Amino acid sequence: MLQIDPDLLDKTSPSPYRDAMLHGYRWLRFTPQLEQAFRQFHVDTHMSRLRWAGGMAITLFALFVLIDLTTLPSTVWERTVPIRLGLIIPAFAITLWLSYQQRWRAYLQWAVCLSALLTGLGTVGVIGVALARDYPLPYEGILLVALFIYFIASLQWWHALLINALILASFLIMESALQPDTTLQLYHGAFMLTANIVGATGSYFLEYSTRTTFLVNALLHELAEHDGLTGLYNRRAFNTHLERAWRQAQREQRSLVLAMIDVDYFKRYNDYYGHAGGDKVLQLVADTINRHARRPLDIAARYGGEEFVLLWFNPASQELPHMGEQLRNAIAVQALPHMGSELGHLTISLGLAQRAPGSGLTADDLLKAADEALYRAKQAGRNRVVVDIPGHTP
Ligand SMILES: Nc1nc2c(ncn2[C@@H]2O[C@H](COP(=O)(O)OP(=O)(O)OP(=O)(O)O)[C@@H](O)[C@H]2O)c(=O)[nH]1
Repeated sequence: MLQIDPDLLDKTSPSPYRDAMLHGYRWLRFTPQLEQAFRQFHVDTHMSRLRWAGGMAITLFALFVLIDLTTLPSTVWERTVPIRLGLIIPAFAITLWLSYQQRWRAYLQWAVCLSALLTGLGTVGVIGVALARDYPLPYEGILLVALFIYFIASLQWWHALLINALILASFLIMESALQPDTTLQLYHGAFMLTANIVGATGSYFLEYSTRTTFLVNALLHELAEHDGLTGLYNRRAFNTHLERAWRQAQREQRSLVLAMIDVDYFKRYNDYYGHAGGDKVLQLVADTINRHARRPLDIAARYGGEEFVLLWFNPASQELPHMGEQLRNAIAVQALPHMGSELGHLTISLGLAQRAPGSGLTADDLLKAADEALYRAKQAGRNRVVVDIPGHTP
């Protein structure tokens, strides 16, 4: 099992990924929502292995066709070649083709399952057909198929286990019907079972590691995007989101509103109440700001020390003039003592700008406009909102 740095769990905020890490997943199952995301991750990370598996299976079975044709009597190859050529090779060819079709991606795992099952049953059929004609083929082929399914076919563990159980059952039935030598029957059955135990154990641990990698990736991603103190998005994540939202607003001909927010006299707050007290206030301000990012495309972030940003995607025009004021008020009404401020309690200043993409404007222009509005709010005495909305007079 992979050892996870406990710091990673301490530093990340609650999320389904963190919960899964804490609760464990020894049955190789997450919650349905996470399981779906994991399936996608599994397909994506194993895509090249899956294509190699498909190519390898087609090449090997084509080779077996040649071996059948050159070494087996016609009464046998007349039956084995159609199984290999008409069933197994086409199944893998279709799976390989599907792996290049984006729109069929959701069905890829099922296609691999079906190919694996057909390969196993087909191989049992080949051995049975030859046995029925008194021409015993080496049974080791079916062992290889079992290991191929566990390790190379890129199937999830439960799927590989189920398919191999079906193949094992069909092999045992075929042997009991066609294998005259009971000692060999026992010997083959024992080896098949052993191969399955080895394969299932090995692939269990492999999938366990893949699941751990999936969770660690998500947690690291969260750490890289969030500010450690407040839990809000950090500046880099915000800039990425802003660019994306700007493009979306351009496509949909919508506007964006950006509020640049700064805690008033925060240096004095730190001096008076200590750095730890300052940290607590930043968390409180962050929570309040975050509550004002209500829609899916809205985002609140910590932009720098005591500076925050809040982006609203296309707010209704009648709400717009009051949005900044509501936020300013939400902090002011909490009346947190701030002895370093002339008002005696904690306040924030806001610069609020609205822009619609077009006529050469960029997301940077929106940021600059909000920043200038904030500067004016500070100059005008703090604890106020200055808006820069085209066509709006304060
Ligand atoms: N406690 C704490 N303080 C921080 C953090 N990041 C930045 N600061 C402090 O925030 C203060 C910002 O001070 P200034 O930029 O002078 O702003 P201000 O005192 O709020 O003045 P105005 O913005 O003009 O009202 C500095 O003293 C920084 O040390 C942090 O994470 N925690």
